Amino acid sequence: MTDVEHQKWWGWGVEGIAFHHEDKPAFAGFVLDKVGIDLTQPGGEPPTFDEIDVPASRLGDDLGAQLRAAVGDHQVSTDDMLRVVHTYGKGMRDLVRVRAGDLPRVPDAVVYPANEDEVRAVVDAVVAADAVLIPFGGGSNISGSLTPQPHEERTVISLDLGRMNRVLEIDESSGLARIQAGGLGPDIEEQLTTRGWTMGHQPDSFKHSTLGGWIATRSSGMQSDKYGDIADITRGMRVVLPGKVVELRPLPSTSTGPSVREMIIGSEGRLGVVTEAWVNVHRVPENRDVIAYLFPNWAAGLAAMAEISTSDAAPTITRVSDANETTFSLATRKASKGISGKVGEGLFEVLRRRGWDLEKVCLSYIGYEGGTAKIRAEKSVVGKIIGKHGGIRLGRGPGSLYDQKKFDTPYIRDFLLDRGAIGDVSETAAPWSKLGQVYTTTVRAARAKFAELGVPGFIMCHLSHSYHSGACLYFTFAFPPNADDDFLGQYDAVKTVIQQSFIDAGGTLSHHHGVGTDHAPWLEQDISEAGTDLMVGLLRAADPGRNLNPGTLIPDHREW
Ligand SMILES: Cc1cc2nc3c(=O)[nH]c(=O)nc-3n(C[C@H](O)[C@H](O)[C@H](O)COP(=O)(O)OP(=O)(O)OC[C@H]3O[C@@H](n4cnc5c(N)ncnc54)[C@H](O)[C@@H]3O)c2cc1C
Repeated sequence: MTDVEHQKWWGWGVEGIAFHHEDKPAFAGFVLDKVGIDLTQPGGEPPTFDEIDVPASRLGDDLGAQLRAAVGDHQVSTDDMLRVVHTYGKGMRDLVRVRAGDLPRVPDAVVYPANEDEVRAVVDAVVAADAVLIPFGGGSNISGSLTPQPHEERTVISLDLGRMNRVLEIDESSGLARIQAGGLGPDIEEQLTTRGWTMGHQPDSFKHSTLGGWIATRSSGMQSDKYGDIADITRGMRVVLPGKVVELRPLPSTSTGPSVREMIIGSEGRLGVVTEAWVNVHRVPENRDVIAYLFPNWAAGLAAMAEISTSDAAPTITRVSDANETTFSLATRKASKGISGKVGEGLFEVLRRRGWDLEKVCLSYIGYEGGTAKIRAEKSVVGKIIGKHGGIRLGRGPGSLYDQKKFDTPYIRDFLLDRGAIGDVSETAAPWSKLGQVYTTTVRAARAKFAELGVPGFIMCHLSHSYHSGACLYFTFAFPPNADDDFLGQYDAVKTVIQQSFIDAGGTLSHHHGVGTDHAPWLEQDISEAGTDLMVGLLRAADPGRNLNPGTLIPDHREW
């Protein structure tokens, strides 16, 4: 049996780790106030695996024998638990469905190759048998991009890259590393940092997502302001297609027509299996600091982030939360540590006396990396901009709290589901000139939908990932669905108005979660019908038989 570790079949992360509120004194009151859930009442439990009815594997003898010949007997599994783990990602629809045992189509086998030759043998065998192949990295996607189509009649094989997790070489003169696609964030960073290098790519899902998954979904990490999105970081690749391998050498830039590298990035497994990539790596920085600031309101925070993005400072992180997310952050602080003595001991009172409306205060984090002199100079530039927009510096204590909490927050979704509530995210990017409008219309649309459903709902937002011309807005929403109505239907209703408001106000369907099946209905509005024609033409030319992860990336009615 393989030794690849997997996330929980029913939720985020690994068994034994969960979100707890007992050490966060303000959290229960916050949740009761915002979404009407009483945390003094015991929560439910996720189902046990025995309660789930798993459809039997349909793997035939011939294909089974070829797969075993390709990767070895122990690396092909038809185990029920493994097949369920490989059925869904970690989007809200996925979590609700898997907990409900809603498994219309489960992969018939999970295959774990050890190297590119084995990937080639598997891809060739699957396509020759007219079966379906779905690449699997960490299974952390949040857009429905690896679930077999419900009515798929053909055999479905999940190709798990988890054994291919090594840093193969570092070209120190060029700042490039060649890394196997199945490496999880911690695997990769540990191998790089022991040699003094870092990729700097840190999505919130870092612990449970892989290089191949990042590439296939166009991921972005929280330090993208410095290190770039995965599309910037990835310089070369090897991609297995039936009977051939696309080889893209690492180049700083090239004039070879439309970029094949860019075609693969974001292709969600439909243009083949990425087996390894050359990525930019950087020397581990001498110092790293995250400093917290407060703004009197959201508009001031947005204006300051826009100004920082064109200033002489080059921070690694630029992030500002709206007033709701600021309240949430304060509600999730622990009893003893606090967001800093300053806030705990009356800073807000001082601000109130200065005329700040405390309902509108917005918390911001700015990250800095590099030598002492560089960081000092950048802090000075940023400090002046923040001051100009009425903000104040809170300091390093709350900043380091952000660093500690960043990988814990994802567990809250399971905590809420155990209590019958939905908590999920939707994110977009838009030019600076449109961000205010995207924000306002999205919050308004979500609140109108909560009211229509008759549920207490909460929506909060932060700006992160700044670029020259705009930034990402990341919304989190939560509500307890009305017990008389379809649970997922209500989720869809809220998610739909949020996504539509992104497009209507000039944003994209997603800044870094990809298209998948969840966002595909907005693709034509986002890139135009003619743009979708180009994409469909590309997918169709590469995979006429729809053997490579069919159903994701484009709307259903554009499938061939
Ligand atoms: C709590 C939470 C927080 C998140 N935070 C972030 C964030 O900060 N930034 C961000 O960018 N994303 C984030 N995500 C989304 C998710 O982690 C990313 O989409 C990630 O890139 C998926 O990587 P994975 O290895 O888990 O891919 P998977 O989920 O396994 O697969 C995703 C898609 O990529 C394809 N694929 C995987 N590996 C390969 C390969 N080797 N070759 C070809 N295709 C492949 C799959 O077929 C599928 O279509 C978050 C998700 C959750 C649940």
